[in-house]
Amino acid sequence: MTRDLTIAEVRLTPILVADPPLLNTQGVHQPYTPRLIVEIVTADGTTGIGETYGDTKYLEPARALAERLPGRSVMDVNGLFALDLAVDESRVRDAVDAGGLRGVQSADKLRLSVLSAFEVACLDAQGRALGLPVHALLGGKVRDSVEYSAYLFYKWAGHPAGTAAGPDPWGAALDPAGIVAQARELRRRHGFGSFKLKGGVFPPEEEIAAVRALAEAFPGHPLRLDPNGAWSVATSLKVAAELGDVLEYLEDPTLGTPAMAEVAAGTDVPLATNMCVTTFGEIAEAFTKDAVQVVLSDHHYWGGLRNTRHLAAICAAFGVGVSMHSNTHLGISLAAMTHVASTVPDLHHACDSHYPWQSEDVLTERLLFTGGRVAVPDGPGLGVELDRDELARLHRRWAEDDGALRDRDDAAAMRAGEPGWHPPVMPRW
Ligand SMILES: O=C([O-])C(=O)C[C@H](O)[C@@H](O)C(=O)[O-]
Ligand SMILES: [Mg+2]
Repeated sequence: MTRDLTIAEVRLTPILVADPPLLNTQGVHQPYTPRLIVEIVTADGTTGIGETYGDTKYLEPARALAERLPGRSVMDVNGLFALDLAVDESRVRDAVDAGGLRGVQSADKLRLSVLSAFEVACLDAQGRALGLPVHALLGGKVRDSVEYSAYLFYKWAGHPAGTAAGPDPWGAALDPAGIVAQARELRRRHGFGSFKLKGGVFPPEEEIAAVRALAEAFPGHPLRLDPNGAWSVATSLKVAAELGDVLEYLEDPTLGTPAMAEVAAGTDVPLATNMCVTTFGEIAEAFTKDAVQVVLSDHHYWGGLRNTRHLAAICAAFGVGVSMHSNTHLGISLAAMTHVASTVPDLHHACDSHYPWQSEDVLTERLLFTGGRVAVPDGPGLGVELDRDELARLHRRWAEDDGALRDRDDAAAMRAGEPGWHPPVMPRW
């Protein structure tokens, strides 16, 4: 049977997803975070799905793009990226991203962050039409499961204003004992074997003590600390010296490639980043200065699964390692992350994922971590199914919001608990 893979319809559904009060150097996660679900439907009734950031600045270009797709082939992904997609430059000029933690803001990055969800939806639709998993469309998996690390956060017991669902079951984690207890619980539930602590929240001595406590509790397990650029070069070098014996890598200890290069020159601890190398244009300086030894890919802002593979190939050529960054995301993105990660030969670090923190999802069946790994789906497309009732429920929450939560703002969420809070001037310590 010849299939008609002409795009007939594109559906965009912004949603608000419950998020626990996880702390970072900019503030705290809002009770609900915006995501955008993209569905691309072909003339023969095949539907592909994708997911990206749902803040207003992404919704606007996503809507413009959606209008231009009917009549194009879902197979024409190169053509999708060649479309001249206008974005509102003022949305990114001098702006920090949601949470302030994903590096430079540019019109091109905004564009890629939108296109990525459409690319994933096209690949999902292609896979469904051809009866092939997405990893096969990317050249084939080189592993059957992908390892993820436990993403540890300092956190409050509940959101200051509470939520309809009440406090989450995780409780507070504000000191080394709380972080170790959280790590034990994540390991008990999901079997994670490596641990990343989101730092930059408390003075470095407290975070050093937390990592030391983790090293004692989980001897020999890979550990990472990520203060999102909150430290000076001197502080970064001090932390690296104190934790060098237990860290797999230190992630974005300080801001900017020149400062990262200074730190890298003064320590043997590998430096990882999802802040100073977040676009292809930033690679040359960082790699030639040997500023980073591991790049955290993220298909959302690098522009999709194929670009993630390009990034991995460049890293391999320069002998730079690859890991994977995550922001609050749902199962569609976890499936996409797992497919692409399964095809990257030189992936030697467990990937990050916020998924264990998400109690809600838009899939009919949640993806599972077993022994800290997600099995690579082998069904057609992404191998996951949309739960339309849940999608509608989370969309209703978005529609009923007065606008306060539609654009993620960790500093504003922090002010609910600490009035007068402003994102700190960097370096904070
Ligand atoms: O590795 C990272 O830098 C992140 O995951 C950034 C995120 O925004 C994280 O800090 C968060 O969710 O608060
Ligand atoms: Mg990071």
